Amino acid sequence: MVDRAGNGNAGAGRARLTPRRRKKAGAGVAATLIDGKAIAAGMMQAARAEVAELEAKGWAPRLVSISVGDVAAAELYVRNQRRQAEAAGVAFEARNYPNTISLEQLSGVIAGLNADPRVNGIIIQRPLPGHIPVKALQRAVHPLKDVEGMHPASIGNIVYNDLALGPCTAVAAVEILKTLPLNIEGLDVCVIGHSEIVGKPIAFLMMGLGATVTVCHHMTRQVAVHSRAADAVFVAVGRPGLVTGAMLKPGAALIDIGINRIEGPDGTARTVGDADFDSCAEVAGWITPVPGGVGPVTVATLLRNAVLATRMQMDHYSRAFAAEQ
Ligand SMILES: Nc1nc(=O)c2c([nH]1)NC[C@@H]1CN(c3ccc(C(=O)N[C@@H](CCC(=O)O)C(=O)O)cc3)C=[N+]21
Repeated sequence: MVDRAGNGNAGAGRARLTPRRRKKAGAGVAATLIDGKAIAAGMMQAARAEVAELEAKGWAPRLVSISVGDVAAAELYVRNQRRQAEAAGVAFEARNYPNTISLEQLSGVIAGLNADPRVNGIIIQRPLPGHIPVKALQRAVHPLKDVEGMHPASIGNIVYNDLALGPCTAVAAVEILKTLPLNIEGLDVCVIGHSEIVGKPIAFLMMGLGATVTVCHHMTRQVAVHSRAADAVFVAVGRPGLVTGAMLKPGAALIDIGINRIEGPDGTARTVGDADFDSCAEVAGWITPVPGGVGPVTVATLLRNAVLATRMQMDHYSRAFAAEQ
């Protein structure tokens, strides 16, 4: 891994393009495939050690996921969360409420989880039904249990460069870039997509590491003017094939955060990113595949947040308890 300034060595997870992968990625491939699964495995190994330490102190981490209605988009994520939680030794409970649940009822459920010292992390899966606006719930989860990093306090802490529980996908994307042999201080970075939970937090996180950041969005007139000037490009829009090789500086790093389900020519559904992989792999220096890139690191970051939240709660209670002695 690299130090805070982003100097230095290649971390785990930089898989050289094997001949098979090179063949799959197409002729003339220049890019090194970033192995999100290997990076996630390294993070999970550290998380497992921390869980054992916390359990020995009577603080076994417990994560509760809440979804409402029948949410295909979240199902895959919840399945991978459960798998990684079990691998890390984090207790995982997935609750699914019917679409008929009201905002008040759901807020009551979350208040109960906030108050329960056995629950250390709470995730509210997106999307939620129309009658439950996400904004209404952003403050519902206690900041000490906000493993998604959605609470305004968690988002605000990023501006202060005081990162405790950061938004998982944004933190995961930046963690991946930090494994590359790039000096992040002064690096020209282009973020395509300015969502509150991904694009904007990435921009602040990269500024905190000393990068020069440009953020492009649907009103940007010529995205390629900015993306071709960048040493590293993050894309999180939700549009398959949005970024092509012609939009990249040769040798740049491309971190593809898109998760799009599309139907292949033979009618089978598959997950692709926002990059046109083949044309980008011919120009980029490094590229994250979808699946196998940001996704697994997002889940590992969520579990790392669950362990960190448990430690923060343990410290909070012991400070409060010690104060009463
Ligand atoms: N509050 C909230 N936060 C989220 O971050 C959030 C959410 N709700 N709702 C659903 C979406 C989707 N999402 C994924 C993250 C990782 C994988 C993942 O693990 N993907 C693997 C497997 C993909 C596959 O098997 O097709 C990969 O990319 O390699 C998938 C989907 C997070 N989401």
